[in-house]
Amino acid sequence: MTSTASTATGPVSTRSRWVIASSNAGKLREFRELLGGDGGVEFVTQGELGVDDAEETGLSFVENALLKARHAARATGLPALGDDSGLCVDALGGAPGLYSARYAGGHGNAAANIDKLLTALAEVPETARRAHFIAVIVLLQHAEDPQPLIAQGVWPGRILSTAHGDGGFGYDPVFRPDGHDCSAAQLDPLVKNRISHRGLALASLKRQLTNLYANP
Ligand SMILES: O=P(O)(O)OP(=O)(O)OP(=O)(O)OC[C@H]1O[C@@H](n2cnc3c(O)ncnc32)[C@H](O)[C@@H]1O
Ligand SMILES: [Mg+2]
Repeated sequence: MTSTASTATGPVSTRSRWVIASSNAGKLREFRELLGGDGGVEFVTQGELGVDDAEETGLSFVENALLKARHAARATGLPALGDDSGLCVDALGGAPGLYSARYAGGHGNAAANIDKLLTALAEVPETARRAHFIAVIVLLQHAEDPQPLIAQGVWPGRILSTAHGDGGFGYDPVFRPDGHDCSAAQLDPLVKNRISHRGLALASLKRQLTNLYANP
């Protein structure tokens, strides 16, 4: 992410500061780990710049990711990365989904959210506890950017019957990713970042940036 390219809205400089439009400490830690090696761009969080949270009024992950990024870009004048993500459980018709952060009422109370989820699934057998995490990450060069880069990642697995581990954040203690015999909260953070919805979405976003610069 160190060169320049042209878009319909003019030259895009990647030697700059970008704001990460999230207030979730767990997400921000993962963003920093995932973006750390990208020379030429300095990342700053919206909280560090005094930007409040956007209203998440969208009806889809992509709409909310755009709302977050646009809000931060408008408030700071910087390019902005927005992430909207969630846990979708098949047996619950996709809930908590878009409302994952506030499933138990308040915002971001992971223990209460997990309690509510385990209660909702109490009678559901192991074979029917399929779920996936989804993350949509968008990059806006500025608040009116008509060509956002949009990337999506999905991480399949199932919901455990009790919580395990203290790594990660959110629903990680009750999510067992396919191919692993432990919860997401028990994974090495490097492994989570390589295979998770957020890791996959950011990898896809980076590929889009690379292609943009290769084919201006
Ligand atoms: O809106 P921002 O400020 O980014 O922070 P948030 O926590 O409200 O973020 P979302 O609106 O995208 O809600 C996503 C919720 O989904 C859950 N979630 C998303 N990614 C997760 C992950 O990698 N591990 C565990 N839970 C995750 C977690 O409960 C998040 O609060
Ligand atoms: Mg949120």
